[in-house]
Amino acid sequence: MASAANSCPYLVVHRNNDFSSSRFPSNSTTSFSNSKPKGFSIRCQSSTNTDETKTTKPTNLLDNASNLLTNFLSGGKIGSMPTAEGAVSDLFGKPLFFSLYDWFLEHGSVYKLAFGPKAFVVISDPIVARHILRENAFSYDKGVLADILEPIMGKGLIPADLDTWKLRRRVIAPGFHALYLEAMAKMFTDCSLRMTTKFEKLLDLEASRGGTKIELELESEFSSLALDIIGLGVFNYDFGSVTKESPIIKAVYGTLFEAEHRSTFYVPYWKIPLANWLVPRQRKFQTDLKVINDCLDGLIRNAKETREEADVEKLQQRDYLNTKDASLLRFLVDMRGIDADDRQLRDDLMTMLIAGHETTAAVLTWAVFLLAQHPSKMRKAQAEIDTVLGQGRTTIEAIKKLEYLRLIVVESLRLYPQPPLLIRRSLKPDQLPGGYRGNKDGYSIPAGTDIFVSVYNLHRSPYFWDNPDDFEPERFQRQKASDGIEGWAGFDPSRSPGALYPNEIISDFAFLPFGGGPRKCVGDQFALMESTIALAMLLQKFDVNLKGPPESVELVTGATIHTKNGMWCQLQKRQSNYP
Ligand code: HEM
Repeated sequence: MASAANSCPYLVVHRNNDFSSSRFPSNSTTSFSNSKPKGFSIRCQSSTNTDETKTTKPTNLLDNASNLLTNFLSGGKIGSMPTAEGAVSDLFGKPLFFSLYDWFLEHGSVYKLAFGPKAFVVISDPIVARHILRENAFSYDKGVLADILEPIMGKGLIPADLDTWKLRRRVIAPGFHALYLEAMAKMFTDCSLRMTTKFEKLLDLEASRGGTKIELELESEFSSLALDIIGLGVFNYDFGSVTKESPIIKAVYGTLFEAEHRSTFYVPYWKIPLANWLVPRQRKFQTDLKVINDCLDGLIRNAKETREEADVEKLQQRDYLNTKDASLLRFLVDMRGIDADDRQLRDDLMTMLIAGHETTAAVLTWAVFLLAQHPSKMRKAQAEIDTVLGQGRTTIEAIKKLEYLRLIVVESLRLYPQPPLLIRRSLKPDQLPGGYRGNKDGYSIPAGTDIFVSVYNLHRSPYFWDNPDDFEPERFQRQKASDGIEGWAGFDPSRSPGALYPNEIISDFAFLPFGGGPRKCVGDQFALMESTIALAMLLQKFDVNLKGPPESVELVTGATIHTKNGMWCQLQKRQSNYP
């Protein structure tokens, strides 16, 4: 490794461009030999080997047709940017972001990806990401993402038009204030306890049969936990899904499943006239949506009937720990001077239900997946939990002391960002910066350019991270300078004083787990605390192993990165306490 590595161990700039061997080292926990793409076809237009075709699998008829369309329709629209041509077959059978990573190493951190008649610009550089997400944020909207989510989330924050977004963001963001988060920490603990009590009962049953271990599909368990938490935190509704099934829970999963399907399907079948009546999955989706909407409408009606109007400042000082309803809905309805109609409130709630559920479940899944492969790090986390909590409950004060566990959460988010891609569309022509190693004059893009900011690539960039594929929570403890990368400020915790978790400000957009700029996640602190508490409560009581080899946990992606067939684990009661 070049000298930069020695002077910058936190975020290292490699001068050496050959990362092919270090990307998936044999002992890397993130090497998925069975789910990694085995072969694809790339035609590189920008390299000196123009038109060299690296083919490890014969391109099929569809791919050829797609390439032809690309050349005719979109090849030259985005100027002189390096171009990767995706084969249509790249869209099937493997997560797209794996291919985006390979093309990033090949073409650089700003490249154009052409799929048939469609072209996307793929960004894997913090300087360019910062330009799009923060410095020039209002020149972009959510593009295809809004098209997909609008039928589900309406005018909720994620797909909303700019005017609605400005109005609602101003109202919703103050809802995540300090006393709310404190009350939420208590609720996270109660819900996590419900989950761990369930596991203890299963283990007791097993013990009565002479066994010491149970096998559980933990991803589903985390999904239930996250659903219960988001229901209570956002609209004070207890799904109780850790312990039971219900029509509303089924409807929520049906809707999430459809949202996911739409985000990976490349034809907007839901826009086809009469599809709601003619296509069975559309009919089911409409039925699920109605079940959820009826439930949310009931909760909104009830909140409005019991409204106690107050100014924002007063609302932020309520005794949330001792009120029956500390939810965000209560806050939104009670806010003086804001009379959101029921439809808008429902869209807000639905957006947060979807945005805050699967994302958090995924963080917990991948954190356990990584820890199970690093027993010494699991023991280190358990030792910290024993010291800070003993057999006690998690609180905000405890979270402040659980430093290693917090770093495990963010390191899991670095390796498995949720979502792995941020989607934007330019509303007007723009001049993108070249980024590190890019064209020094930058790249001009026309209005209507579709953009993927690949958080996955950024988080695993060999230019900004040392051993980018390795699970090293400790990396965040080492603060370092930018080491001469022009336009990038390096990693400096003093830029975000008091932050409990590393963020995009500290890393100057090299670490973007919650996005950045005005559209940054409103629920970031909620989610981070939730994940830290759930993990603490789990590891306080149990040792966890994967049931099979890590390679058996196949990975797929929609809005989030999750497993193909669940994450089967073995759980047993903790064998030892660590002083
Ligand atoms: C670990 C869990 C979570 C992760 C990784 C996550 C990640 C993100 C990211 C990356 C964005 C930015 C999207 C973009 O720029 O296109 C976002 C936006 C958003 N998130 Fe989260 N999120 C999480 C949990 C939550 C929770 C718990 C809530 C609500 C309680 C929430 C509500 C939202 C909303 C409303 C937006 C849209 C913000 C806006 O456009 O103004 N998220 N989230």
